[in-house]
Amino acid sequence: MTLTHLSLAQFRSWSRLDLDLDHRPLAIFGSNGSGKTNILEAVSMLAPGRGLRAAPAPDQARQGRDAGWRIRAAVDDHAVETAAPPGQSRSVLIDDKPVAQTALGRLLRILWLVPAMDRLWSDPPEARRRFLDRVTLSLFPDHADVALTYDRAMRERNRLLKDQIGDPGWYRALEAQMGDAGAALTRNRQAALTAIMAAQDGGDFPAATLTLLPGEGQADDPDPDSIAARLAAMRPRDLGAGRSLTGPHRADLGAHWGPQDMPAALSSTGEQKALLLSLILANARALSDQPVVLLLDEVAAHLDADRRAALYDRICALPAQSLLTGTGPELFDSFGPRARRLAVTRDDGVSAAAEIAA
Ligand SMILES: Nc1ncnc2c1ncn2[C@@H]1O[C@H](COP(=O)(O)OP(=O)(O)OP(=O)(O)O)[C@@H](O)[C@H]1O
Repeated sequence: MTLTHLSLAQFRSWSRLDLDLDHRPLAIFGSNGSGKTNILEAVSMLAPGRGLRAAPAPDQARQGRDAGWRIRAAVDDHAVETAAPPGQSRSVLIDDKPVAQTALGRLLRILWLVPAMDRLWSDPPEARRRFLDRVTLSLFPDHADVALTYDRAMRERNRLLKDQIGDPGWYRALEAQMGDAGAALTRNRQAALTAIMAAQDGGDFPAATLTLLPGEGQADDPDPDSIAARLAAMRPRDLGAGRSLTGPHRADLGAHWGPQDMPAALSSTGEQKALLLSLILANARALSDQPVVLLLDEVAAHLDADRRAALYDRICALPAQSLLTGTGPELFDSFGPRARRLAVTRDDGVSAAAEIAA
C-alpha cells in the first residue's frame, strides 16, 4: 500500500495543503518555522496515538480559527480521515466508517526521527519506553490493544491502591489481567528488538545490541503467572506507594555497540544520533513486506556531505516512502533526481508549498 495523497485543513500553520505522494523520497525545505515539521506531524497522525509531537488535539488546530483540524489521506484505494472538531477528541474514519485509532496501524507503518529524540539515550526511561513501544507497534499492530488492556488493568489496580483498599479479592483478577497482557507486551517488545537487530546493515554505524532492561519493575519477564505472582507479592509496598511499582510499564531499553560494548548513553552526541538513525532504518527494513512511511525531521543538517550521500543511498534502497525536512535545498543535492523537492514558505502566518524541479 502507498500513501498517495495528503490533504490538510486548518492543521497548525496550514490552512490548506494538498499533496500527491509517490514512492520517491520527498525533500521538504524552507526557513525555520515555515511549517515543514507540521507536514510530518500531519502524516504521523495517520498512525495510532498523538503523533510525533505527542500534542493534545486542540493544540494542533490552526490558531485563531475555531474550526478544529482535519487530515485526509488516500492509501491506495482507501480513504482515511482523521479530525478533531473544536472541543472534541480525534476521530478516525476509514472508507467513511468510524474506526478505532488502532485500525490505522494496520494500514500504514509510520516511523519517525525528530530532533527531540536526540537525547533519547540519556533521557529518563519513559522516553525510551515510548520509542520501544512505537517500534514494537510498527512490527506488531496488536501491540496497541495489548498495551491498552494492560494499561486499563493497571489503572484500576492503581485506583484501588490509591484508595488504600486492602482486600486481596479485589486485586487478584486485575493482577491476572496484568500478567496476561504484560507477558504479551514483553514478548512483543523482545520480538521487536530481535527483528531490529537482525535488520541492522552495519552501514554508518556498527551493529548495536538492544536489550529490554528489567528496570526496577522486573519488566523483562514474559511469563504471565510470575508477573501476577510478583504483583501480589509487591502489594504491601504498592499500597504504601499508592501505585503499581512493578511490571512491564517500568521497562527500559538498553543499547550497546562497538568493540568495547559501549552503552549508547556514553557515546558522543553524533554517535547517539547515528545510532538512532541506523535503528530507524533497520526498523523500516524489518518491515520490508509492509507499507512503511519514514519521517526524518532535520536529520540531514547534522551530517557531513559524505554521510548525507550515504544516507540518501540507503533511503532510496529502502522499501519505504520517505519524507525528509531541512532548511535549504542544497541539503538534498546528493539525492539528485531520485527525490522530489517541496519548497515551503510562510506568509501572514499561513504556510504554503510549491514543488520545484530537482
Ligand atoms: N496550532 C497552530 N496554529 C498556527 N500555527 C502554529 C500552530 N502550532 C504551531 N504553529 C506554528 O508553526 C510553526 C512551526 O512549524 P514547523 O515546526 O513545521 O516549522 P519548521 O519549518 O519545521 O521549522 P524548523 O526548521 O525551525 O524546525 C511555528 O511558527 C508555530 O508558531
